[in-house]
Amino acid sequence: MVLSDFDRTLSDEKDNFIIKQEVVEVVNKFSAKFLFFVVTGRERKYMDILAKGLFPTGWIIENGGIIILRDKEIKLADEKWYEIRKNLAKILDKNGIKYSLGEVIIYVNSAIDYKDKLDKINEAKIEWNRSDAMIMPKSVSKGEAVKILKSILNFEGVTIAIGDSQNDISLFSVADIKVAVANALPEIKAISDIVLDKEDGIGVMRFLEKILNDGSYLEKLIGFRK
Ligand SMILES: O=C(O)COP(=O)(O)O
Ligand SMILES: [Mg+2]
Repeated sequence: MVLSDFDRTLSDEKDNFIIKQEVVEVVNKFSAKFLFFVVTGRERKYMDILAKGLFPTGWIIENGGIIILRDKEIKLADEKWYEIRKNLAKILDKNGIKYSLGEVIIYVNSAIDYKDKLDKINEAKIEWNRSDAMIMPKSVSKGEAVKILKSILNFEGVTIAIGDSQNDISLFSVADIKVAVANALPEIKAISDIVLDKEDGIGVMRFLEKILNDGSYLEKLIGFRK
């Protein structure tokens, strides 16, 4: 099973995060043979714009808030969370902090400017993605959603995670093989088993092609499992 982040992993900031068609083709080809999940902080509405034509096995969006499979969707938030979220939104308003509400989580772009205020929030978890932040239920993360996904699928095979930033650390924590794209943050490269030599989607595309075309490479990867 491959679990891949989206922004700055499958998609390139220089392309305004719209995934390259050549990357779409390889991911779709890979997904026809192996389990491939996109695991992103993004909301659903962005995926329709940024990932046109991409058909992975499934999605984990809103940083682990929602799991989307062909035959079911799971939202990992309860009424208590939405109460908390309402109060948090009032605090953000009072502090003049701009945010947007997802279906589960709160997004704060350029959150780094308000770090001191956000750090005071203790009814929720603040997950950073470079200078942006996501305010989420404490029990929600990319890694937690993957654990639920694996139990739904009864999956016990090798898990490969590919990412670039802080909000991928929990994803890496549930993977056997941790892969950083060439443009990943240094702290992500430092906890990776493999650092790709190409950036963003091209890096992931080459890695997936290697698995598809070279059985011995796949054997070597499977041997990676602790
Ligand atoms: O921060 C976001 O909204 C998207 O980020 P990700 O795909 O890198 O998780
Ligand atoms: Mg990313």
